Amino acid sequence: MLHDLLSSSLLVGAGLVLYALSTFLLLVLRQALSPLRNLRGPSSPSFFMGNLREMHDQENTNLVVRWEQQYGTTFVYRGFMGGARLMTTDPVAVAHILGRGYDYPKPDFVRDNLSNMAAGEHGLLTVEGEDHRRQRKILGPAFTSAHIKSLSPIFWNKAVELRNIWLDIASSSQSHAAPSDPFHVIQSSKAPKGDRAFAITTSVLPNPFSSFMPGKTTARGQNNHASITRPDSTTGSTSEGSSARVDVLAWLARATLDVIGEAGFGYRFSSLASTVKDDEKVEKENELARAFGVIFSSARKFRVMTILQAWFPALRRFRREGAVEREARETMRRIGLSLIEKRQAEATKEQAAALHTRPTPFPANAELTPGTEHATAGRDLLSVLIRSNISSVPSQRLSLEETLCQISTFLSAGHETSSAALTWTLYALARAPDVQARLRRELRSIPFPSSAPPAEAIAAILDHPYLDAVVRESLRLHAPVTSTMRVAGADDVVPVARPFLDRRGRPCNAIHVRRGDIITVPVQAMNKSKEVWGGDAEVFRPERWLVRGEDRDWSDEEAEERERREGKPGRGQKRAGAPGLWGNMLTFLNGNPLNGNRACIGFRFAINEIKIFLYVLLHDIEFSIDPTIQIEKKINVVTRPAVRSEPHMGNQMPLNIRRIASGS
Ligand code: HEM
Repeated sequence: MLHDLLSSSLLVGAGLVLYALSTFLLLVLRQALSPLRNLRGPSSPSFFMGNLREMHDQENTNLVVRWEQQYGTTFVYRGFMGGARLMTTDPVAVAHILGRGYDYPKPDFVRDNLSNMAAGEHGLLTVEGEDHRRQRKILGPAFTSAHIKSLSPIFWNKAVELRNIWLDIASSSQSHAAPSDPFHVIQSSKAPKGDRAFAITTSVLPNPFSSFMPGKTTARGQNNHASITRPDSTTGSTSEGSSARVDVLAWLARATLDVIGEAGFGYRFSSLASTVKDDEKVEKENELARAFGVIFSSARKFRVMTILQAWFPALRRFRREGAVEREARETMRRIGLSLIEKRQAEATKEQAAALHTRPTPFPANAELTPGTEHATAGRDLLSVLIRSNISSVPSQRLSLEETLCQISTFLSAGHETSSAALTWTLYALARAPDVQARLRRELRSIPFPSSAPPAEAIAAILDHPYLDAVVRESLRLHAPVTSTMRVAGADDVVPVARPFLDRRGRPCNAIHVRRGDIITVPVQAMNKSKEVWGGDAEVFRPERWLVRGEDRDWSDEEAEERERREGKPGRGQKRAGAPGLWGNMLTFLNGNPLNGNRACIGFRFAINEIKIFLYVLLHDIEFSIDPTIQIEKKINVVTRPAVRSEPHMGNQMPLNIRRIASGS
């Protein structure tokens, strides 16, 4: 008996060693055969981690620009176990790769990571090929320009709610004691003691007051004693001009979560409300936020096992899931299923009743009614996708699992990206007071509606040229997604605009890739390319977007040749770059409907949300930043801010807010 047990354990052990060895050898062999081995690139500081640690801090060290200066626009860096990964800032090469989305899918380990991070295996972010094409078609109607406009009341209401909280904080003489964090994980009886639950949730939805908790020290070494910092130490109850320091990232994380919950699938997280009131209903509704927080944050934790699982897919079967995570997944599934069920019933009833009862597109002269549900009821993305699914031919429909995954996909793709984008925009405006003043002045020419903004006001906000320029410039300089990865699905020859040198100094006019080669597209580095955007590419200058075709210092022949190869330079650009989905930049990526449109499907949602929030917040609030505070960018899927001198505080963006009079 013991003998049998020993021999079967030995057999399993030997099998595992064999599996690890063969996978490793195959990896080494594949890398030895890849044409990428011929390219130049930085040396690898670590066999196991390659250049990945430096990559993590690339936003603060200008790493890609430095590499580009040293090795040209096309080079390799090292990933796990020395694997050569292609990095190119060549616009033609990038357009080739992104324009062939199904030939260059996301690498398996990226999809695995995203699906673990709550997006699920069958969501739009993670599926490939025909499944992706089918899903994108069904989801299309939910993301049309007209439909996204019809969600404006949700953006408006949330922006006003946040503005009121901030005005209250700025003008109140009261100390703002830190409220209890509504996203703490309730220690379930099933959860093992010491489970990582607590650390988890605050990274997804930090307590907006956490920077000001007792005992925590600010950048200037003050202890805040559970009150917000008052840089000008003004007291006086509602006096205009008093100011306070708030962690705008934490607040915006709550506001954008509320937005995506309501606009995405008709779910009220009420995470902003929960900071000011503490009733049972709010607590109950935060159940989904907490569950999402658990899954999202635990997947983002850096663990050696996660790296091994990336390379040895068989190890993914041994993924350990604690009781808290299991419970969180069950909660997400239960709530998701009930949301779908409700919408399916509504859609079926609607269909049976009559076609004219369907929600119409955003009516041009409609009043947006804040505080009421019927302005947006039935318009959430999930409702529209369910209607679209029902009216599709059965073979093209999304399954229940696929529909369920879209809910978590909206959450993971649309929440932190938007809050980071808004945070970076307020930061950019705080650092550029002249731009902020001009924007406020111009926006104030659109009368601030006292209650429901009419459609004309929303249109005036969304079409405002200077607001548009500010949003474009902020999204160019502070792309919430710094880079993305692809894998060559087959051997290919990638054309380039600029020849580069290989390791032996020979000029190359194309990049040869082998099936399985990994490619990094450095979104942020390309958005800041001096060649494309001019010598001041690093400067926040919204005015560049107000000038069309800045292509001045090129000879006509040169400009023509460029245009032929790379396309026309767009608004704000000196030269043509890799054409992006929006604003000639790669912030929302790019795609080709014929061969994999992997560009951000939610870009209109994000842009409208950002513009409406900026209009509302800037109207009465002035944002500034203590000039001694140094903000760094930390990449963890989404690029978020941290204060250099306060690494222990995690992600935060401390800005000073001040009520500003109408005439100022
Ligand atoms: C400023 C905010 C946002 C930014 C910067 C952003 C950026 C991106 C980027 C770069 C991708 C491509 C990822 C890749 O393939 O590697 C993407 C995809 C996606 N985004 Fe966004 N996003 C934002 C907001 C949103 C919002 C609000 C939603 C949903 C409401 C959303 C939903 C999605 C989805 C579903 C995909 C997958 C598309 C596909 O593969 O077909 N995003 N986003």
